[in-house]
Order: sequence, then C-alpha cells, then structure tokens
Amino acid sequence: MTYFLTGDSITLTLLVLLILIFAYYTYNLRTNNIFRRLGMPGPAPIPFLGEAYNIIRKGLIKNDIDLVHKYGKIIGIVGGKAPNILLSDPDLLRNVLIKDSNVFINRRVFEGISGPLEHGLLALKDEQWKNARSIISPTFSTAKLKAMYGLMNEISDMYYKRLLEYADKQEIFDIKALNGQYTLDNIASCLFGIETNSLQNENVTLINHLKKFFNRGFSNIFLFIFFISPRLASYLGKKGYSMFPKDAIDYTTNLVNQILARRRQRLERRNDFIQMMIDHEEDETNQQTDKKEQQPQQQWGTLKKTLNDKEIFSQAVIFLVAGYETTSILMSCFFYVMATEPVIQEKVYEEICQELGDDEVTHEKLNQLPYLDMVISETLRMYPPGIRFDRVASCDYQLGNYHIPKGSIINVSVYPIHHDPNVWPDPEKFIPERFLPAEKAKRHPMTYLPFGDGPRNCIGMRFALLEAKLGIAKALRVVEFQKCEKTQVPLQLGKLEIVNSKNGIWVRVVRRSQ
Ligand code: HEM
Repeated sequence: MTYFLTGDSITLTLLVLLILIFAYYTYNLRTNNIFRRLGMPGPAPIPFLGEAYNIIRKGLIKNDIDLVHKYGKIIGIVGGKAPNILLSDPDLLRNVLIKDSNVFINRRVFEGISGPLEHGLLALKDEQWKNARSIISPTFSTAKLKAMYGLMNEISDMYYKRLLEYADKQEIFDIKALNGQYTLDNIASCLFGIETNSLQNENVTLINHLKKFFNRGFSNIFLFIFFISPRLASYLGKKGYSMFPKDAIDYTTNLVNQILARRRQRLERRNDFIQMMIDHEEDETNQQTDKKEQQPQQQWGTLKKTLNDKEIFSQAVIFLVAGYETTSILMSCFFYVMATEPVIQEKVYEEICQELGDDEVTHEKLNQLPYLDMVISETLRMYPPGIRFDRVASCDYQLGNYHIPKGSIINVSVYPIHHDPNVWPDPEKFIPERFLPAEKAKRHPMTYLPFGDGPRNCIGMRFALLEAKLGIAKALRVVEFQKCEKTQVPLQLGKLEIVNSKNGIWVRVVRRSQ
C-alpha cells in the first residue's frame, strides 16, 4: 500500500496517464481527418476523450441508439487509432459478414496477446483461426451435442430442484445468479471436462478460480488500456501480463493438464469437448500412420490437424468467457418475460405439457416446441446478450459510397438493429409471433443478429440454445414464475451489458400443482 503513496509512483502514474491521453488525442485527430475526407456522418469528436466520454456517461447501448437515430446506418466514430464505423445497414452488413468475409476475417484484438486468450477462437487471426475453427466446429455438431446431452441433463435436474427449493421456502431471488451457476456447471462439465457442481456449492475452490475468468473488474482494466492504447496493451501482453489472474490460470491449467493426461492413458472417458479433442487426435494419428504406410513419399500439408494442450485449454477458457454470461442472460431475460407476461408463460407451459407431459425430456422432444422457440427468439431480439461485435478490414474496401482504409473497424451494434421500428413495429413490445416462419421470411436476415453471422459467427449457438431450452423446459414444468416486489419493470439496461449486473433479475416461483 505504502508503495502506491510514494512521490515517485505518483509522478510515474501521472506521466503514464499524460502519455496515454496524448497518444489517444493524436489518434483521434488522425481518424477525425479520415472521416472528414470520406464525408462520413458522425458525431464531432470530444477533445481528448473521443466517443469514450459519451459511452462512460450514457452507457454503450443507449449511446449507440442515440447515434443511429441521429446519424443513420453508417456512422464514423472518432475514438482510438483506427477508423471506427458503426454499421447497421442490412445490405452492407451482408457484404461485410458474408459476401466479403474473406476481407473481414478478423476481430479487433491486441497484438502480442498472451495467456489463455492467445490461442482462443475469439482472438485468433487469418489462417490460424480458420484452422482452429475447422478442428473445433465438429464439437458442436448435432451428433456431438446429442452425446453431451446426458451431462446437460444431470445439471438441468439439479437446476429445477433448486427452483423447487425457492418455491417451498417462498423466497424471492435473483434468477441471474442461479442461471450463472447453471451455465457455469454446463460449460465446465461439457466443455472443460470438469464437474463444478456450483448449483450444489460443491467444488468451491474451483468455482472461485473459474469465476475469475469472467470477473469484469479485472479484465475491464486491461480492456480499458487496450482501447486507449493498443500498443501499451500489446507491450504488457508480451511482458506476461494477462487479462486473467495468474493463480486462476495456474490452477485451471494444472487441472486440465491432469484431465488430458488421464484421458490419454484411457483412465477415464466422458462425452465432453476435451474427450472429442483427444479422440480426434487419435483418429488423426491413426490416419496419418495408415497413409504413410501406403504412400511413404507423400508430403503432408502444413495445415495443423489437431490442437496441442495449450490450445485446447485456451478454447475451454474462451468457451467460459464467451458462453457463461451470454447464456445466463438469455435464460434470465426469458424468465423475466415469463414473470411479467403471464399469458405468454401459460402458452409456453401448455406447449411443454402437451409435447413432453411427465416424460423424460429428450433431445428429440426439445426440438418439437415451436412456440418456445419463438419466445426464445423474441427474447434474444429484445435483450441481445452480445451487444456488439466487430470485424477489421484487411485491405482498403468500398463500403457503400465510402472507400475505407485498411485497418478500419466495422462495429455491429446489435441492440439498435433489433429495435429498429421500421423492421420491428412496436419494438419495445414482446411479440413472439414475429418469429412465425411467414413473418421471418419477410425480413432481411441481417436485421436479426443475436449470434452474429457469416463464417465467424458464434460457434456455441446450438450448445447455448440446447442448454437454455433444457433448463427452461424442466423449470416451467414444475414452477410458475411471478413478479415480486424487487422485479424492475421495464428491465433496466446496464451500461456495458443488457442486464444491469448490480440489480440482477428478481422473481418469485410457485410450485405447479401436480
Ligand atoms: C445466448 C448465448 C450466446 C450468445 C447470444 C452469443 C453471442 C455471440 C456473438 C454475437 C458472437 C460474435 C459473432 C460474430 O462475430 O459474428 C459470438 C462469438 C463466439 N461465441 Fe457466442 N454467444 C452465446 C453463447 C456461446 C457459448 C455457450 C459458447 C461456447 C460454447 C460461445 C462461444 C463463442 C465463441 C468461441 C465465439 C467466437 C467464434 C469465432 O471467432 O470463431 N458462445 N457469440
């Protein structure tokens, strides 16, 4: 503590701050000139702080809505080194995300990134990303998800039993906290290969370490440095500083290494991501041996066919970072809708009773709930958990009327797209019938992007939907959701996320009569 109070450290901190502000200001001047030359509409830059000032003041979602209202569907935003474009024009989005996805293959990441993020899908670039994605994608195929279903099923049983406990105790509670435990257990079990049992508070040390991977306080400091100065972030990354605490990385790395070793020695087997990577490794080794024996002269391509241990660990951490809170938000907003829209809740309940009765909830049966699907889709429209995603132009590019330079960042702000009254009449109203097949067919596909789109879309989409549907179906069979004195209506949006994390989503549950 005393260290931070010495005169030397204060001078040093002030100096670093001044350098950061000056660097940011210089970048802002440069990007402002680029936008002026292009003639792209957008807000006048605020001296020194760029758009960061408005985002801090209003929050990202509210700020994006205001920008789109004022400047339209293609907006130049000054803030940082590269030109930042907020895009919501559906035709141009289709070009960026699908037609010219080879130009926009990468996301915005800092160079020299280290730690578990280094080899994770979110941050990988170009050929390395293509390679990893092609190895990992089969994990999320229907057949593999069916294989994981047994693991998910066990967790969903614990989940509905916890809901019954709340019902019996007549206790109001924050459903987001419970859903966090549900999604953590699912990802840990199906993708990390370990059982956290956080729904039963069992593996507390492990749970605490895993939680550090999505502790916003710590990672936000790093992200802030990245937005202000990507170079400083890269430098810190190269020096071994990571977005995640070292004790959490060491603990989980050791654990996953032990699991990998046990699986390779065939001491245990589970239908999870780790196992799929090991099986794939063994298949590849066998195939290569066979082929080499047949054609000893053949040269093998440079493309990797398997992931090494570090890469497997990185993917597991990324699944945790990308899949824990997003799915928990989806489920929490869904139950918020159930509590505040009783007519819709009854319709979902009736469909579940009719299709599932008291039978075992199988993978196949979950696919026979069209009304539930529509309610989930409308929940994702109203409350998209992934509020923004981006792509970086790998070369100069003609974006509609504008010739944008290489390195430009295309930001896709999902909330204003999902609340555009020209596409979604009465956008603040919850209307599941918007997702009837005939209604869907009338809309441009780029007006609904909860999981992004194109080759770099969310790889965990089907996993998330399966996990959410299973938890929801089992929950609604046994309890009814109701508003309580702490339920905020309408839902208050957070500054950097859909659900205000401080407030949570409070509800009451009541046992359904048998
Ligand atoms: C409701 C739940 C979820 C939502 C709304 C969501 C949303 C998103 C969005 C918007 C993106 C960016 C897509 C793009 O750039 O086009 C993304 C990427 C990604 N998501 Fe999800 N996600 C969810 C659940 C999950 C889960 C459960 C996992 C893990 C199993 C996961 C893993 C990933 C990964 C690895 C990427 C990066 C893919 C790549 O770069 O190749 N997500 N997600």
